[in-house]
Amino acid sequence: MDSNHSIDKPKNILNSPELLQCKLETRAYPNKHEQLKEIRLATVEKYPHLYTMNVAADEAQLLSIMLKLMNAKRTLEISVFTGYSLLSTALALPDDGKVIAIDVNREAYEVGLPFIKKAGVEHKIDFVEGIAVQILNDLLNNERSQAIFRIGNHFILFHGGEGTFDFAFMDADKKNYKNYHEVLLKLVKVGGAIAYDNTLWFGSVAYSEDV
Ligand SMILES: C[S@@+](CC[C@H](N)C(=O)[O-])C[C@H]1O[C@@H](n2cnc3c(N)ncnc32)[C@H](O)[C@@H]1O
Repeated sequence: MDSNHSIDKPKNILNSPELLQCKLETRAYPNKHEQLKEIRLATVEKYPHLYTMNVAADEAQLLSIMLKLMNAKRTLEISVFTGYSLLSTALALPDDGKVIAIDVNREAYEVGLPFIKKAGVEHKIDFVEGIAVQILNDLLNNERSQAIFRIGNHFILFHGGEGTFDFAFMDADKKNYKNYHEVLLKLVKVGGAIAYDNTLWFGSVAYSEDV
């Protein structure tokens, strides 16, 4: 990009507690599932410096609408944290739908899990702890297109392979997006969709390189 046309990084005025409360009341709370509200509040309480990692309420709503319009049944959730987007996804799937949810760290998922259980959708979720790119490649490449993962104290056999997922939502390490994309293009069926969080990173893709 021509640096003459780049923009300066704006000052971050968006993190005051009053503004957070206002955002929750006007964007996150109305018309949202009770447990989505609860999971967000629990995240703010447990992770006061990291809670903004949860996707925005309207973003989760958009994902949910997409899943319902597509009649998605098998999806991938790449990175979970406390599980706001995961819960929104699980709520949007049919009762026999499945989301394979991958995160390198289970600790934050445990914070959100009680609300997922209360929402009655835990049975739609298979949480896999590990490095996402490895797990996705296992899902793609394992012999007979199957991969075995340890979940808690038991092992689960997944059907994987090319075109076996309707949808994938990516919100993990951004530097690896290009690598994820190569494998997701194969795992997600033709006519499915892959959604990437933070693609424009608050407009920072337009900042000058020195910023
Ligand atoms: C932005 S948060 C996800 C937020 C989630 N979508 C939500 O709405 O609550 C990013 C997560 O990515 C996970 N993560 C980062 N690198 C990863 C990797 N290589 N493999 C798996 N998970 C990873 C982190 O542990 C963190 O929980």
